[in-house]
Amino acid sequence: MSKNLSIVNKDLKEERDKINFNVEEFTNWFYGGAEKVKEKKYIENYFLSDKDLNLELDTSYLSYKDKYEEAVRRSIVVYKKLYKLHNEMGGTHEDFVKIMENLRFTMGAINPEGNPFVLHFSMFALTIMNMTNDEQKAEWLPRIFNCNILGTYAQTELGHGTYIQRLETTATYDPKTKEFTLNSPTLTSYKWWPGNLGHTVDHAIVMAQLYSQGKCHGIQPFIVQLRDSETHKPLPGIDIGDIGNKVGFQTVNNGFLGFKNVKVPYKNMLMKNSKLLEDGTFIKPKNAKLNYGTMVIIRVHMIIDAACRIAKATTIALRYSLVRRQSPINPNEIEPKIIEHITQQNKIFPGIAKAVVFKCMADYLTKLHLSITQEGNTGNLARMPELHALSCCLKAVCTNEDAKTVEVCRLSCGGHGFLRSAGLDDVYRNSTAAQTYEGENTVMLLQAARFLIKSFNEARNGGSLTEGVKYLFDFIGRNGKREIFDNSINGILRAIQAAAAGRTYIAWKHIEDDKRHNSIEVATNLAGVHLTKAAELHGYVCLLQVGIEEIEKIIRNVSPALGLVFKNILELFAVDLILNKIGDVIQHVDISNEDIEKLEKQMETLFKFFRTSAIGVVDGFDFSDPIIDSTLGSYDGNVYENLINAARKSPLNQEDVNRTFHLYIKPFMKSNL
Ligand SMILES: CCCCC/C=C\C/C=C\C/C=C\C=C\C(=O)SCCNC(=O)CCNC(=O)[C@H](O)C(C)(C)COP(=O)(O)OP(=O)(O)OC[C@H]1O[C@@H](n2cnc3c(N)ncnc32)[C@H](O)[C@@H]1OP(=O)(O)O
Ligand SMILES: Cc1cc2nc3c(=O)[nH]c(=O)nc-3n(C[C@H](O)[C@H](O)[C@H](O)COP(=O)(O)OP(=O)(O)OC[C@H]3O[C@@H](n4cnc5c(N)ncnc54)[C@H](O)[C@@H]3O)c2cc1C
Repeated sequence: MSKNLSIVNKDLKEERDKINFNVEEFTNWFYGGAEKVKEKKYIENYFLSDKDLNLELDTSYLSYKDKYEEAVRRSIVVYKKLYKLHNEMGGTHEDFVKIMENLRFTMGAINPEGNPFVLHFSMFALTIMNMTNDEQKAEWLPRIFNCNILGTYAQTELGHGTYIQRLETTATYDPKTKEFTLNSPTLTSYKWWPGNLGHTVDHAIVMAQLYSQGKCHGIQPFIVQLRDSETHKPLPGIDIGDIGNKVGFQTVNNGFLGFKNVKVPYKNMLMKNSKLLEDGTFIKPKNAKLNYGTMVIIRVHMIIDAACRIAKATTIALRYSLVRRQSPINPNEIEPKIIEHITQQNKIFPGIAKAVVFKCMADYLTKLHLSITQEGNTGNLARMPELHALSCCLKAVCTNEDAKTVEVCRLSCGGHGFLRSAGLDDVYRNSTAAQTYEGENTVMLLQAARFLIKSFNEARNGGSLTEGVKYLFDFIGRNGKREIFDNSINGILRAIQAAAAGRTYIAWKHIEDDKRHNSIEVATNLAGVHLTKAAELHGYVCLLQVGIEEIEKIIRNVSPALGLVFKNILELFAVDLILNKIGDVIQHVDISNEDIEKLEKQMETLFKFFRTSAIGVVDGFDFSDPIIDSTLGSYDGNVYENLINAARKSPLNQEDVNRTFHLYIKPFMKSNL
């Protein structure tokens, strides 16, 4: 994808002239190699250059219904091309994955308020791939990948989203007819929220309580046809629709769904994990939580999504800050680029560092997920709880940071950041949605804390711990003494580990004390605030630890100039982290006021060094102009021209006088009240 061909703003050009490392080398790292960057650019260009998409149309001005219809139309243009490209590339599964990975960015530019088909290729397809037996795969996968059927993942209900054990939808098996009957016995049992459900898809994975031989066997996944394949009319007994306007995701078509005696054939219960014999005998899976597998995969994917949203927001904020001039620092000088105000650097630079460290974490977690899944396929499920805890913890910490950072980027653009054309509102809406979907973040932190408390008990009893929580041994070994602070990267890591372990201890002690008067469950609830804080700190420990390990490897493999930039980024991440968590650190680490002042000074030094590299790093994220879609963040930095051009496109500016003048304003003005 070519950069914007207009003349680059001179302030921005001056910045780029000072970059002292190879930006392309950084881009190659971010996308996993030069070949991948080439593919990404090719795929972006292949889709975005298609005139049929009509990307000139600013869909933000359309009505709710028109937005949805345009999003469906555009998506179909893309999916038709996807299949054409897939065939041209050779038609393998790997080719499909390559295209889909790159569509992550492209789809955001095509449908900024969400993709009405996103669940089909993600949660629907993944569930069928991972939770079916061989016959079911043979039956459903070709139809899914040919898009002969379109599906979603329908789990959440009006009454229950978090506590899925209490979902109310029932699937009652009758061995005589070899059918399940699906029912929504109450209003609260209506499915509510599933993406693409309202009017787009005709099938869904439905999570329902299985009843057989008079007993409930817990929630199980069923594949259910919802709409007629010719007319798209809801099938008998299906009550379905769109849930209405939301904070964002306007074109995702989140829906509701109720069942009244809907018949589903025996073969439609997904049977890789739990099994139901034809006579109705239920066979338990090795671990009941295997049915939660799709959520785990998506939580892992969400780390890279968070990294990319931060990368996009910081690109916009930084480019704008390098061309916007405001408020002289010395009264008699010209107004500086706003980036010269150190508070502006403090708003943007740590965000850029987070995007890089989150990307390291996403790579690490993806590999871990693969290896634990492979173990699972051989029947070894021992590491499932560890993966569950880690994915919950990082999903929460990274999406919380993501939403915070994107909002800070918007604020860093002053008033113009509040314009839709600045491009930050959809990023923010997507970030904040991610704090809730795939598990509300407090609940995710509490799941991670459960693992921490178990590990803490294990450590106290001299048991063994998984690698990521071994720092709990150090805390116990110190026997109440505080960790002594030293101002190195590893010293900062040890300080955050001490804070996380200390907070885990406080939560553990809280539970132990309360257990004397309460049940363990009540005691755990009363310790909830400490537990979430412990889990959050644990998430930062993981990020810093993985950041250190991965960046050390990167530095060994890149040019010295880029190596220095990575070193700077890692230090920025670490120092920003410890300063933000200083309250927790002071509680558990022997750190003096002088140490803290030194850290604050170190931050200023890091900013000074990063000042010249920052533009190279955000350019290296390589968001082309159609993808960044921002008046403030375009490559050329011509923000004022972009702003006025965007304003002129407002529907209100297509005529000199709006009809409300003659209809209401003029009569009102003439009425003398
Ligand atoms: C391919 C790319 C795709 C990218 C997609 C991009 C964009 C997406 C766009 C739009 C959004 C789209 C979709 C959104 C979809 C959804 O939101 S789907 C609905 C998601 N819902 C949730 O996440 C619900 C959250 N709740 C839960 O997950 C569970 O209820 C919870 C884990 C909180 C508790 O489960 P429960 O059965 O009640 O367990 P207990 O509390 O009794 O016990 C906890 C023990 O269970 C272990 N455990 C739990 N889960 C797992 C697991 N997955 N694996 C392994 N183990 C698990 C846990 O460790 C505890 O063990 P101990 O008892 O401590 O030993
Ligand atoms: C944009 C978006 C897309 C979605 N897409 C889908 C989809 O495709 N398919 C699907 O099935 N679902 C989907 N969902 C639903 C989503 O997964 C749930 O909303 C989410 O899991 C939270 O559940 P809830 O709404 O029941 O929240 P609740 O659980 O009711 O949470 C409300 C409050 O209660 C607190 N709370 C709840 N339980 C506990 C606890 N144990 N301890 C402490 N505090 C607690 C929470 O922290 C929160 O503050 C989507 C949601 C959104 C917003």
